[in-house]
Amino acid sequence: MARELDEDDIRIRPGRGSRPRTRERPEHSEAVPAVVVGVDRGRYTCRPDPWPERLVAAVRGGSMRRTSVVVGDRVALVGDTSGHQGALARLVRREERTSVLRRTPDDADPAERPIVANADILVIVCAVTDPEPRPGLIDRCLVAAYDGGLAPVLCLTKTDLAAPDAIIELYRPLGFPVVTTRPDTDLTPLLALLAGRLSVLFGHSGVGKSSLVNRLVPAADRAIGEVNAVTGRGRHTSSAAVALRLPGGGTVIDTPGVRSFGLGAVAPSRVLRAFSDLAAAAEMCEPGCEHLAPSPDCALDSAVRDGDADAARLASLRRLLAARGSAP
Ligand SMILES: Nc1nc2c(ncn2[C@@H]2O[C@H](COP(=O)(O)OP(=O)(O)OP(=O)(O)O)[C@@H](O)[C@H]2O)c(=O)[nH]1
Ligand SMILES: [Zn+2]
Repeated sequence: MARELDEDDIRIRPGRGSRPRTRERPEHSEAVPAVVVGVDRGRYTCRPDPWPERLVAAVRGGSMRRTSVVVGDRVALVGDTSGHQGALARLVRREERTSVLRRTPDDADPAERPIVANADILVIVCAVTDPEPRPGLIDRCLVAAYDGGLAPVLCLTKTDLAAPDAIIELYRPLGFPVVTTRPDTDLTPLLALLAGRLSVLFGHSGVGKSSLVNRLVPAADRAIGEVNAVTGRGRHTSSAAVALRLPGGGTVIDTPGVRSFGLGAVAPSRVLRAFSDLAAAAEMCEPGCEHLAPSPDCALDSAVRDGDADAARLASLRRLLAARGSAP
């Protein structure tokens, strides 16, 4: 005779990957809200929200196995949240993200890897010389920032060695903040932009990022979490992301192992978002124009000819569109 199913049956035969609600609900109501400040091979270093000085190690609970969790994620912890040596909490929920900085391994690969969640600002650190600035890389960072919902800030370093004017001129039309630094500059304007916000620092080796970080963050208040970023497929990169607290409030996340942002998953229309100076001209193109090659039909070429758009900016847009062209 068929028996009626009740909640107990559901409890002993949960659906794949889901825990029975009846057991989960009390856990969740006692869960401690926290922010992930480090990730290392499936271990998450978390900073509980009301007690910012305590760090709690956690692993993902069963229901979270397929959920990506990265530095900056807001999560809920249950179990041993004491933060004592050897204590391990369970991560049972990830809150919705307000932004995601992501990259793909290369431009032809559409597999996205989130790097940092919930950051407000991407600080693109670029030297005016030694090494020579690469606008193509700046543009690539801008695409990743706009695509992920982060506001960009361009920080030009080593302005004691060369004038920053040409680069400032190139990016002024886009309207985001550009700050300049040299060894003796007052960092107040940059600190004001970062105060109370979660920022990600990106810069190529040698641009002076470590020097900048050391000036922004007094040594005593340095590492909150030092971690190895684990890629979505379980392969390791050697990158150690470090969350650093700013003395005036706010957090900066350093991304030393991130050399560039592969844009394989970014659609061409989303690439264009990082080129707001060309957007008006692009509107004049025929529908379906890919803006890829110089052509009488692409309004961007006529805009450059008429002096309404910058040739270097158009070249950069075309390089990025072509680079991710092989991706779907
Ligand atoms: N003249 C000048 N030199 C600087 C400035 N900032 C950094 N440097 C020098 O540039 C070199 C590289 O600086 P780092 O701070 O190590 O650069 P980085 O970007 O952290 O490089 P990696 O550690 O390789 O990732 C060092 O010799 C610094 O002293 C600057 O504003 N002006
Ligand atoms: Zn066009």
